Amino acid sequence: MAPTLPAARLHRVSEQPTSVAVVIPAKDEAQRIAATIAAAATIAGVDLVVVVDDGSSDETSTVAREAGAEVVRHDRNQGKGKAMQTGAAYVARHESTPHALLFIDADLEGSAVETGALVAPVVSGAADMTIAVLPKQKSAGGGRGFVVGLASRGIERATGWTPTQPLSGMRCLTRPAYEAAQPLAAGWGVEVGLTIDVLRRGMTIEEVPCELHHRVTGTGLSDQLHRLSQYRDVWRALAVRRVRAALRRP
Ligand SMILES: O=c1ccn([C@@H]2O[C@H](COP(=O)(O)OP(=O)(O)O[C@H]3O[C@H](CO)[C@@H](O)[C@H](O)[C@H]3O)[C@@H](O)[C@H]2O)c(=O)[nH]1
Ligand SMILES: O=C(O)[C@H](O)COP(=O)(O)O
Repeated sequence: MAPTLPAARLHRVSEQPTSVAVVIPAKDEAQRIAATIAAAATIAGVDLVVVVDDGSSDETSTVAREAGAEVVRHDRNQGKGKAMQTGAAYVARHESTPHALLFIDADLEGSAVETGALVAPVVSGAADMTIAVLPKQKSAGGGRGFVVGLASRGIERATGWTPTQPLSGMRCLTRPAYEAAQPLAAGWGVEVGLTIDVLRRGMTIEEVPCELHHRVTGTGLSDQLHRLSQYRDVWRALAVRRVRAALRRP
């Protein structure tokens, strides 16, 4: 006799997405975006690849379209969080059946295919969101751990869970998990916001090692300014969530 599944479990399985939409936020990525799209398109279950050109001043849109992606363009730069939001809204407008959302960065090139490992736990219902854990990168980065530390401690304080790589942007999630984090935190706060919001809803996260390679942030002035923006956005995402938690307390 077939084992009897609890009703809640049956209901959940029937809601699981079977297809996957890849969403790639991209700012000035003309050099790398074509290889990233080509690799992402080969992941099992992927039937839509959306690139959100976040106000690039290079040929990102043209290159992405030629590589076979659907392209949405922000006329002016709005930051990574907004770009992800625009991409997910595009998917919602164009899907006839629910898709899992696979967010990946534009600079992964061929290694983007490895993000396929993020899909199975979400499609099977084992996790509501998966997060890629990256190996040590070929070239050394120039960070001192300030942003990563702020993000890690903030997530831990808010949820009790300590992420391995709190800023990792390669994530696969169900639409309900995505909705749990609405509106997405702005800019570089988006990953921290997603993690806290999904866990606070009682949903589950699984970390998945993926052999990904990307452009690392170095030690120059623009790299340090980039870290400063990351710090500001992560701080804001945490502050908003601290206030929300305080307001919910009786
Ligand atoms: O205004 C922007 C800036 C960047 N991007 C895109 O966002 C992605 C990540 O940007 P990147 O310059 O690679 O940032 P990193 O500092 O290398 O990113 C690390 O840290 C970020 C959080 O701070 C995460 O989003 C990334 O996944 C993680 O690799 C790339 O596809 C960019 O093209 C935008 O869409 N809009
Ligand atoms: O280089 C990095 O990993 C990010 O920009 C974060 O910088 P951090 O090392 O200062 O946390």
